[in-house]
Amino acid sequence: MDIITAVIVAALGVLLFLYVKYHDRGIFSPPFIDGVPILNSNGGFPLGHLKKLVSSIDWRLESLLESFRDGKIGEVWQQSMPFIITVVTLNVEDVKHVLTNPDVFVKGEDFRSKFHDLLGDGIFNSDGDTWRVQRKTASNIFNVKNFRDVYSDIIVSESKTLVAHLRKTRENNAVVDLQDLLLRSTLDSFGEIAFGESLGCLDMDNGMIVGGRYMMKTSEFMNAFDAANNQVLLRFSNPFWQYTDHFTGHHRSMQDKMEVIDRFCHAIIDKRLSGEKKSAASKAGKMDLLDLFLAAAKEDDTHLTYTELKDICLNFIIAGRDTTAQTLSWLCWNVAQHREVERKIRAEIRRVVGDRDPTYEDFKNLKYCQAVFNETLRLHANVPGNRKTCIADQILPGTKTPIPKGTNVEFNAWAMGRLTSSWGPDCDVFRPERWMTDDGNLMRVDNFKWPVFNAGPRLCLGVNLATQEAVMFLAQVYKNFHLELVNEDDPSHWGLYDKDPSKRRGRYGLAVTLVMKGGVDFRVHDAEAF
Ligand code: HEM
Repeated sequence: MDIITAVIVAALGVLLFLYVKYHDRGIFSPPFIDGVPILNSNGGFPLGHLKKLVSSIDWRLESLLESFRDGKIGEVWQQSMPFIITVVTLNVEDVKHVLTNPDVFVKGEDFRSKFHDLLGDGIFNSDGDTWRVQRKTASNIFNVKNFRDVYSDIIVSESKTLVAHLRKTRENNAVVDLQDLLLRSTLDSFGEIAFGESLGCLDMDNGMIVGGRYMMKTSEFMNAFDAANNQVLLRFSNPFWQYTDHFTGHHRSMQDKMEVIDRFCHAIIDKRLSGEKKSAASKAGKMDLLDLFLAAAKEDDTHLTYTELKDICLNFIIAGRDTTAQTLSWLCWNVAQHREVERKIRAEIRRVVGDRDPTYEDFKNLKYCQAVFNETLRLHANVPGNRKTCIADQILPGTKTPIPKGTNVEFNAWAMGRLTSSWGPDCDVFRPERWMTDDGNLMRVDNFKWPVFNAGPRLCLGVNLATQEAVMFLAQVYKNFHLELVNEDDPSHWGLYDKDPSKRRGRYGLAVTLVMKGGVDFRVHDAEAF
């Protein structure tokens, strides 16, 4: 240990001691807001609410919901980590106020600094004019014409590759982690849509059988990207990460990962700038994401630096890959436990699509499939907790909660999807029919009551793309296969394992998005056999 490291460790030790002894002093915790319940406040224990938070971290969402249902907290409460108070609300009016005022409830410096290595100043990690300019440019690629003429073909072609892997799995009677296949599939199709380049993660010759399991060769980019993402997450539980990263080796390893990621993005951007590679969109006379950003810069007579282009690439990959792949994994997990839903999906596919490939026009008619997707997101919001920093004194209108400037405000879309007040007494049941109207159409629901795609000016730009991808995937997979869920009794899949399935909690991992813990294993059978 060198002298600098020793000084930092000693300083942190003193700080920890002071925090344990004087945790309630203003320097460690801003004063709690009067009249707002405190989550998991734990009497005299020095670390108070932190104790319970840490002990239930692996099933934190159920723990939160149970506290709400037991009446220990209302629809708004506050919790603290050292130096930070966060007010969490489940109230629809409060959520509307937060999301319709993105210049007051901002991503903020704390979020930005933690994500800066990975996302730079991209759309996901920016506020104000930097965000507005990128949003305006990017929103141009998500138009109906592009969906109809370009994306549908890419999505169908990618889902056919996925089906080919599932067929190989079935022929070998192997078990496959579907989440891994889906993460590769969404990365490849998104690469094609946004940058005119399939990233090759799902190439057929990457598949192999090892000990009865269908596995894919590792991808250097995917590994580096996932590891960098996980490292960013660790920063959220360590207020001193900027210092500790230097002697835990995290700083160096983040640089190594970013080098791999940079190399990968460099290759894509260089090819495009040199004119060597044309995107699928530009071949069809349209523009993809890179084309659009390059054209916008040309129009303004400005020049996009390599770093700006790289930030654009990574922000869109992070936005589009995990969210869609993980939601589809939850979808298949639910469908495997509801045979009647699987039958209805297959009946709709046979009626609308028959034996051919699905098209853009079919998408609108696959209404039950869309309902299954929505119901999955209702119970498994992929971004469960969404936090903003409030930069001016505010009052949340629904719960009349005063919010001093500098406070974090979060809404929990996972818990909001399970409120009896919004979804009725059967809110814990997976029932896609709740999304269908009596005349067979899809029910429209207020975005602020169901903020799984965010809402207001920062509504997810990929809602339609994700829904179309999901429905095409459903059509291709369930037309061909019945997926049998296996290995759910493996304790490593659960945050809290019990022999009695009804007592299990925390099927998700610790991440910003709702990843399925340890993946999700299926054995693949012919649809006819079901
Ligand atoms: C099931 C799939 C998806 C879900 C649940 C989802 C959810 C979300 C959520 C909750 C946000 C707000 C995040 C925040 O405030 O920090 C968001 C933003 C965004 N999403 Fe998605 N998303 C999905 C798929 C996609 C796809 C496929 C794309 C395509 C690129 C995409 C592009 C974006 C972009 C660009 C933003 C930033 C919008 C802005 O800040 O103006 N998303 N998404």
